[in-house]
Amino acid sequence: MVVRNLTRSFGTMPVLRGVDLDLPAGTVHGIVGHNGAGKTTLFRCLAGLLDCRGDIQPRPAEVRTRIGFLPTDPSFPSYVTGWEYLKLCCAARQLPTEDFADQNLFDLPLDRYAEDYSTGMKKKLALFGLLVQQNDLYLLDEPFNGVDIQSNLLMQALLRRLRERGKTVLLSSHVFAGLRENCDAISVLRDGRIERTVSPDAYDSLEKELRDYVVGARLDRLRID
Ligand SMILES: Nc1ncnc2c1ncn2[C@@H]1O[C@H](COP(=O)(O)OP(=O)(O)OP(=O)(O)O)[C@@H](O)[C@H]1O
Repeated sequence: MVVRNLTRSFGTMPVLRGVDLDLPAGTVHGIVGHNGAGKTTLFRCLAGLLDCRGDIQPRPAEVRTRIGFLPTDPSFPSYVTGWEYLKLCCAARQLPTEDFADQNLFDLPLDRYAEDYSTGMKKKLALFGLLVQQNDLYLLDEPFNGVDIQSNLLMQALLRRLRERGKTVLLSSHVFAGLRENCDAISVLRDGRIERTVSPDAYDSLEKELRDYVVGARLDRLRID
């Protein structure tokens, strides 16, 4: 996917002011930015869930059935079990329902209502739903957040598998380690634009810069007696 000059405002507040991004097939691309920088807004625009200006190729409306968006905080309809949710995901794409027990890589209790799952279980079920749909582009908004250590490791292996299969992945995280382990490139979203995109050889300096920003004089503003 190639994104050029993407803009989006809420009311009079511009959030995305001209985002340019190249997301080649077979790559995992990370995005960092402070709370409120516009990461979720960007994901929703790329998924075709939010109107925006600019150029996205291919256009989300045309490849909607190949895009999977994992929200930060997935929610599910009432009285729908994990099994039923996965069947719904397949039905939405006119795909045959398979035996998900064989593919239940996160060992989810699929016979229970998804609404009653824990935070991490909900995230894993939502991701599972995207995977059974055989999407080409995965937009993962904070996929590691709230997920246990074993599942995090499994997700990392999964990202590698998706890359090998030629899929495109864009993921956000507030934990730098999760990005540096998995990403072919990391972009910094700041002031509504991609300020820069760095390759793995520059991850150390990017991490240091982000750490310096947080740990510097900022902490001294707070008085703890
Ligand atoms: N539906 C909406 N209506 C009005 N403002 C919105 C809406 N959605 C997002 N915003 C605003 O847009 C800005 C960007 O929000 P967004 O959720 O995209 O940030 P983010 O980078 O994902 O943040 P976080 O790291 O906290 O998840 C924020 O100022 C937010 O309040």
